[in-house]
Amino acid sequence: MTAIELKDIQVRLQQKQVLDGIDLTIEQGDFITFLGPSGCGKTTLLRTIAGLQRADGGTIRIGGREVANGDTDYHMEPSKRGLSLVFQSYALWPHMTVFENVAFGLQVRRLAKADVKRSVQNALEKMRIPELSGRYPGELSGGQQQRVAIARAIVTQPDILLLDEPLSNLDAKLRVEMRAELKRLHQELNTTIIYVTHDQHEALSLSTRVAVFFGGRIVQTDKPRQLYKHPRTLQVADFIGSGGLHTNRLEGVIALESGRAWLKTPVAAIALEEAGLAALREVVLTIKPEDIRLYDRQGPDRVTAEVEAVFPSGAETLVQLNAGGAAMMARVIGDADYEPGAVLYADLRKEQMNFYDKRTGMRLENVAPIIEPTGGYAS
Ligand SMILES: Nc1ncnc2c1ncn2[C@@H]1O[C@H](COP(=O)(O)OP(=O)(O)OP(=O)(O)O)[C@@H](O)[C@H]1O
Repeated sequence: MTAIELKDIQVRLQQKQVLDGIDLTIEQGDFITFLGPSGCGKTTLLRTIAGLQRADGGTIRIGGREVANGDTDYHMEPSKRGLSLVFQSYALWPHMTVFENVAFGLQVRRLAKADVKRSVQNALEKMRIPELSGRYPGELSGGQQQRVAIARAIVTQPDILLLDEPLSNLDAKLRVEMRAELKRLHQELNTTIIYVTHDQHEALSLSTRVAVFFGGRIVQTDKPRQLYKHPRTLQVADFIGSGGLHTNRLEGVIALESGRAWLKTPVAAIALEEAGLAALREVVLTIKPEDIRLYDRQGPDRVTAEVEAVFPSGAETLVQLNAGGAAMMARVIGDADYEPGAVLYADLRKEQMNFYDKRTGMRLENVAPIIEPTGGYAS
């Protein structure tokens, strides 16, 4: 069932087009993340869905009901939309206890005292903080305050929970802990969650789907695995590849030889099977570090690479390589005690490669690369 439907959403703020034609369908029970660099419009879209920001164009439907129409200037007030919002700053009332803060969301409902108590208790238990009920926000850690803020949002049992960078004020350990809590909460409540972040790890590890934003538009909406493996544009590939998730990028030119289109990169020449490729000149190939296998011996489909540096990091080791003058990073599970200067043979898994038109940045579909060692591989 569809929870939220956005059609051609336009938002202008101080003459600046902040959202430009957002189309998105969110299914009931989805955990969808808005991911993108700072200033790309994620928070503005969240606020527009919540009703804190008016849309200048387009329509929003929640549970099939129209809640905003920028073309007719219809705007349902936030409290009637059936959703709860949690901000980056916890926005707790300092003079109220945890119990009172969480109960606050229920006040407009005029519930009996015993029902309020039961609901608050339930929300605190869901966030695993029933013992904090009588404390004031000033007596809590950042992580505990964020749990209270989320308890306050879920106490009304909203159909949709909106979370705007809820973990960004927490330290690294707490973030990982709260990530697990949010995942559990989503599974338990089966609520539709919209989550805003610029953290790739958070987006990939929490979401059922991720929408990637650039400059007020959504450029790709996909399951995390698909997004990670096959970014639609070079811009998305670069963004997903930053922040610790490295992507190797090799640039090459297309040459027609022996009746085939060859992509000539510093590392290798790769024959590409796709009609129309000959019309392209410059192509960018990307491959993830974990899709490069390292061997001590030469073999079919392997390129020669020299070890430049080795970065052990616990469960895995990153090996920086120089192959034909191009820098590449390979990820090895466990230890890899290579010495700088050692010569290795790298198997670049061709089925995991992505190819992009350098001019437009768009991914080339249905490319079937054929790696032929005689086709120009360094030896
Ligand atoms: N009230 C406002 N008036 C004018 N411009 C605004 C206003 N609020 C936001 N903007 C601009 O709109 C653009 C999108 O802002 P928004 O906060 O939605 O981005 P974001 O992707 O959530 O970024 P961040 O990750 O930094 O929060 C930015 O260029 C911002 O400067």
